Amino acid sequence: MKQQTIGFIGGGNMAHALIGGLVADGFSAQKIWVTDLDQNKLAELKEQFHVNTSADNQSTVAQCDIVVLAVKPQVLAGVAKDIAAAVQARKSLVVSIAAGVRAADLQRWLGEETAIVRCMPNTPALVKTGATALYANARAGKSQRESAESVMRAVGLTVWVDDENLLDAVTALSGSGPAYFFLFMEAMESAGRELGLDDRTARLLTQQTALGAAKIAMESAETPAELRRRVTSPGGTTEQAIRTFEEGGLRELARNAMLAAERRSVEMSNQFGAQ
Ligand SMILES: NC(=O)C1=CN([C@@H]2O[C@H](COP(=O)(O)OP(=O)(O)OC[C@H]3O[C@@H](n4cnc5c(N)ncnc54)[C@H](O)[C@@H]3O)[C@@H](O)[C@H]2O)C=CC1
Ligand SMILES: O=C(O)[C@@H]1CCC=N1
Repeated sequence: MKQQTIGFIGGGNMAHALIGGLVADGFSAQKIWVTDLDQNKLAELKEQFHVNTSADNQSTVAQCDIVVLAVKPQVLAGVAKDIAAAVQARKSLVVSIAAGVRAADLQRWLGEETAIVRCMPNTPALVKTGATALYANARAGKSQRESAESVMRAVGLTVWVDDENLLDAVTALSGSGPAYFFLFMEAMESAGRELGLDDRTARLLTQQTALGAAKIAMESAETPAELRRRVTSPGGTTEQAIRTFEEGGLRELARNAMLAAERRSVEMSNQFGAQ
């Protein structure tokens, strides 16, 4: 990928994950700029990744080919309106990673001509195992789409969606998804401790089991249901655990959780887009 200059507006959790993944992939830290209101966050990013930092959003936009909007959806309208003139002058490609803020609203705040790629990444980008869905507005040309995709592909898997509404589903699945697995890991670790394992052992075995299950699921042609059956010996231990999960309504719970996340994404679009 030709290394363009990338400016992150907002240097929080997700920017940290993306920057870490880009740098680990060999992207030059010299070509990365980050702005934040919080000086401590900037100092951390500078120390860890040796990126350029600034407290000034407009001047960062002025020198970057790609501007990644990585602030919370609640403050995005204000941030976008503030950098609109700089984006128009630089003709920057704007990549928004904000959950639940539609491209049309961004376009209205930034200028109707703005090329926008809306993405939904996730935090495993930090370890180059991210999953990102992308959607481009009509103003984003082929090379701009490719630029946005290259950034995200440097930190993991990318998929395009033609229907922007599908980003709400993606947010509920892979955007928020790492937290679902972490919650499950927390619960497994805690039960392991209750069963007598020390903290370190419970954590290590949980982590390695999660990694192993994910790897085998990725590398095998079998469905998760088939892989699960291979662990479940008739009359054995797994059978008891799975029965307990099924009786407790785990599938319905997972479904309801994702529907709630998707609903919130739509609600956020209506709430934060109306500014
Ligand atoms: N955390 C995650 O797993 C994911 C987050 N996202 C999206 O990424 C965006 C950022 O989320 P997080 O990194 O988790 O939030 P965060 O709160 O960790 O980071 C946002 C950063 O923006 C800074 N900020 C606030 N106002 C600013 C301004 N006017 N100028 C410059 N910086 C400003 C804050 O100080 C903060 O450091 C959100 O829109 C979220 O929807 C998307 C996918 C996954
Ligand atoms: O919780 C959120 O709103 C963001 C979007 C996906 C992950 N974190």
